[in-house]
Amino acid sequence: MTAEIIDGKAFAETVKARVGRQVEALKKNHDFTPGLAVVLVGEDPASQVYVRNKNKSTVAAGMKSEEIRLADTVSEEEVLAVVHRLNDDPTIHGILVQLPLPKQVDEMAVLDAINPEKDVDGFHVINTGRQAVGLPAMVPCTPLGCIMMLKDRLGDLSGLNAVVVGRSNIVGKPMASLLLAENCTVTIAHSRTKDLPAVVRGADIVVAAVGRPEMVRGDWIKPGATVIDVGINRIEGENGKTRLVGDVAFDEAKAVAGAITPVPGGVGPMTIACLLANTVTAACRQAGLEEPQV
Ligand SMILES: NC(=O)C1=CN([C@@H]2O[C@H](COP(=O)(O)OP(=O)(O)OC[C@H]3O[C@@H](n4cnc5c(N)ncnc54)[C@H](OP(=O)(O)O)[C@@H]3O)[C@@H](O)[C@H]2O)C=CC1
Ligand SMILES: Nc1nc(=O)c2c([nH]1)NC[C@@H]1CN(c3ccc(C(=O)N[C@@H](CCC(=O)O)C(=O)O)cc3)C=[N+]21
Repeated sequence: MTAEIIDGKAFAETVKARVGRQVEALKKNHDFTPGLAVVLVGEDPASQVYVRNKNKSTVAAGMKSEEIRLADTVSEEEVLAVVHRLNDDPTIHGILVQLPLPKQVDEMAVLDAINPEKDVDGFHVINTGRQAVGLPAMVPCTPLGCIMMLKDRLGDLSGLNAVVVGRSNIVGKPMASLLLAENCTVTIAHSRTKDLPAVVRGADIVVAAVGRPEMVRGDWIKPGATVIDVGINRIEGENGKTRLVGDVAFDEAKAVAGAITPVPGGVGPMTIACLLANTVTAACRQAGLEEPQV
């Protein structure tokens, strides 16, 4: 058996096209343009690539895009001042502060300062709490993109056994919470989990968000399972060039799984598409407008 490859890149294009049509309708019918601001601290080359991609996609969808770059020596006060300015800017409806932040800046303090209505990352405790109890919330983009791919492939997720490997605040925990909201039976595994291969073998849905290249092996996968690989790891290839791999040993897992997301071209592009979708949602809520159904 060889798994279906879930084409996150193509799926993301359809989501981005829909967002583009929504933005067009908002401009035409309400003379209203959603705006997204991205704050990037430091010179981390990988982060710069994400920020560039986000900026390009935001502009392509017809939205306003603002990019704020700060040196990695910046003080917490300076970052907070930028966040406050963006909170007060009526042309900005979404604020994303790229993580991680340098060590002199308290991440929690910065996330807490973002107006929850503009928190398109869904990392503010207000949004985490609202999502957890089933109230309307801004939902973190990466887990949201994973759920969209899972529902597209599997339909109703009710009763399926889902194992999330990783428990970070930005991926693992919100992923588990969204799967629970879809009525999955959810297990969260992490670095203290005993016999991880056996835990993963019980899963109809495996979400790997560990940050360890190719850690999840093919013989951990239940035949026919759906595998979502969130990992983005740069490793040294044979010819000295770096290449991108996920947290799952793709070729091994592909031989066993029913469906699997590739890296690149899987979860990453969906994250950006969901960020744009969240920005339109946030903008409409702030302006008291219905989201255009196009
Ligand atoms: N495609 C995308 O859009 C995105 C991709 N990513 C990628 O996803 C991956 C995870 O990111 P993030 O959640 O931020 O990472 P973190 O480093 O914050 O969290 C990693 C999690 O994996 C667990 N873990 C580490 N080692 C093991 C192990 N040997 N066995 C079991 N569990 C382990 C940790 O456990 P413990 O808590 O016990 O330490 C932790 O919960 C990274 O590769 C990142 O680059 C992240 C965001 C978006
Ligand atoms: N506040 C905040 N929110 C985030 O959502 C956030 C963050 N900080 N910090 C870093 C991680 C990582 N992340 C990615 C987004 C898109 C791709 C992506 O588009 N990847 C493409 C191309 C990757 C490439 O070729 O470099 C792919 O997988 O095909 C990857 C990783 C968002 N994150």
